[in-house]
This record gives sequence, C-alpha cells and structure tokens, in this order.
Amino acid sequence: MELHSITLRAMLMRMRHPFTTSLGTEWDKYFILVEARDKEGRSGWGESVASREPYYNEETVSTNWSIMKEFLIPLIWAHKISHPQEIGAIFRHIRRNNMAKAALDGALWDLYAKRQGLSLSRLLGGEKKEIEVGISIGIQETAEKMVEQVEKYVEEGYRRIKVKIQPGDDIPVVAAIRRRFPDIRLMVDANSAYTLADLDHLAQLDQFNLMMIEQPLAHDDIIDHATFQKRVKTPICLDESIHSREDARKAIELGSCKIINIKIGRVGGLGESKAIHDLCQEKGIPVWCGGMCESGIGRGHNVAITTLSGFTLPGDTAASSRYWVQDLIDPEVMVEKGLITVPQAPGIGYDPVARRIDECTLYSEAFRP
Ligand SMILES: O=C(O)CCC(=O)c1ccccc1C(=O)O
Ligand SMILES: [Mg+2]
Repeated sequence: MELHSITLRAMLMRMRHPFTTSLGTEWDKYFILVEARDKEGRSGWGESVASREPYYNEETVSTNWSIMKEFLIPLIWAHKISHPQEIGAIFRHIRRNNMAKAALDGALWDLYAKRQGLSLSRLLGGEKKEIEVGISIGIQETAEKMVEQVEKYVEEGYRRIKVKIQPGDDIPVVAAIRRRFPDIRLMVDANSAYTLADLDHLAQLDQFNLMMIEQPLAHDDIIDHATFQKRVKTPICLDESIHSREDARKAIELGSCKIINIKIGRVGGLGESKAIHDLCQEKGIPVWCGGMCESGIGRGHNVAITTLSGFTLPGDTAASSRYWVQDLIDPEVMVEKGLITVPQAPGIGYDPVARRIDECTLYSEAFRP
C-alpha cells in the first residue's frame, strides 16, 4: 500500500445525553479521527477512543496525538506495509498507547479493505450478516429513572441491557429493574469502582440472574477478580484489565473471568482483537464487543469485528441516534429489533460525510511520507 498522507483531526461532538459512569460524566465527545489516504485518492478511516481525561485508562487525546505524530506515523513511513495484519509487529516495541495504535491500525485496515473491494467484515473473516446488539445505560439519579431508561431501550428492542453501577447506586437499582423486568438479559458494569472489602456486598448480585458483572475490581487486577469469581456463580467479565492476548491468556488461566469484553482501542487494533477472539474461542470463553461511545467511524469498526463467530454475546454497539443528533457517517448505524445489518460495501461500509466532519473539526494536521 503506497500512502499519500495521514491526517489527524481533533473532533468535538455534542452528545445527545450526558453519560455517567463510576469514572465521571461525559457531556461531549472530544476525540481524534484518522484519515489514511493512498496515492489513488482512496481514504481509510480510524477513530481513537482515548478521552479528554485519563480516567478509563492512561491515554488521552493529547497523549494520542503526540504518540502518533512523534512515533507511530514515522514508523508507518519507515515500513512497506503490504497487509494491515503487519501493523501489530511494526508498533510492538512501542509500549502500550494501544488506543493511539488502534486508531492508525483501523484507518489502514479500512483503506486496505477498500483497495481490495471487500467489506472490512469479510476481510477479517467475519461471517454474520447481522449482529445482535445491547445497550449500556449510564448511572441515573434514582432507581425509578433507571427503570424508565431500561423500559425505553427494551421497547426499542435491544438484546441485552447493561447498567452502570457504583457504590451507593447498585443493589437497589438492580433489584428495581428485576422487579419490573424479571426475564430480560441484564448485566452490570462497575468500571473498577469496588475493592476486596466490598466482596460480601457485591456477592448479593448473585440473586438477580445477571448475564455477567463487568470489571468490578481494580483496572489493573486479575488476582482479586479470580478470588471474587470463586465466590459468585454470576460470570465475571473483564474490560479494563485486558490489553492483549497475553493478558487474556493469563486471566483465563487464573479463572479471573468467564467472559471477555473486546474493545479494539484498548487492545491496540484489529489484529490483536482477532487474536484474543481466537484464543477465547479455543478456550470456550464467550466474547462481545465493548464500546467507548464512538462516532460512526469507530462504530463501523465495532460492527465489522463483531461479525466474527466467537462474538456470541450482544455488544455495546448501539444505534448512532442513541448518542448523536447527527453522526459523521451515511448511512448512520441503525438498530432494528436489536439487530444491525452488516454493510457489504468496501471497508467499514459507512461513508464519512465531509461537511459533518468539517463542522466537528477543532484542528487538524496532515503528515506525508
Ligand atoms: O455505549 C457505549 O459505547 C459503551 C459505553 C460504556 O460502557 C463505556 C463508555 C466509556 C468508557 C467505558 C465504558 C465501558 O464499557 O466500561
Ligand atoms: Mg466496561
């Protein structure tokens, strides 16, 4: 692939509703969009899921910008890339900074798929023509308000409901949802808000027949999660703790989780996502695709990876309209009866809308080989 340029854009998009987790509240989305252009004028697109603040993990919009500019983009210029599967190895000696790596990796996979005339899903080896999706609901002021939110999304057809919890907003909220909806597929995500001292308290979640408890303990832990998994029947799902196939292997070996949430950004790109998927399939560990409230570009990548056969549980890739008054893509990501029809057009299959991208661009910088 001979590249003409890589352009980084810092983007600001107003969210339709603020999103609250144990990490804080997001009112708008500040992120980096990557455009990789080839000599024939085709463009591939990627999105960094790093946030303004280093709360979910250590990366931010500004650290991503500088790592891409100073290290990762020069590495791309220094190598002849014939297939995007090679990018993992090219970036490997740069420690972590996985969201920065994944944003560039994603743009190059999209570009390569377009050059081959293949959908990204097919290029990755995905088989599903439609994918089942769930929704992630932020912490609400009261349990009643949470039940109203759940009601709305159950009516819209989402295939499973995930609710964010934190100390003080947990057992009674889940109990209220279960009273109203005894049978829906329900799960919780704590974003690391608890410690070993809370295990008795958290074990009460076992009575609600939850699909899983996502990342209850420290963001960098796999030991205490194993202790907790021995105490509860409910499967534990790891999100923050898993950055690579190696992390997944160790967590599975220790019994730290029975399910893994794969986020392309958190693990450094599509190659590593596929490697974790393959390992989990071999070990009988179900996986699903997590979300970071992405714009349509990142959302398109999430749809594509979810078509792999090991993604057996509904992910967090909800409709564009759940987040945005207007997304950056055409068509937008649509969910009907909890299903997304996988686009068959080359690449991610959702076209970026130039006017909309320009409206949301704060600043940009272009790089040439
Ligand atoms: O709707 C989405 O994209 C998922 C939202 C979500 O749960 C989330 C959003 C931001 C940071 C972390 C998480 C998470 O999965 O832990
Ligand atoms: Mg999570």
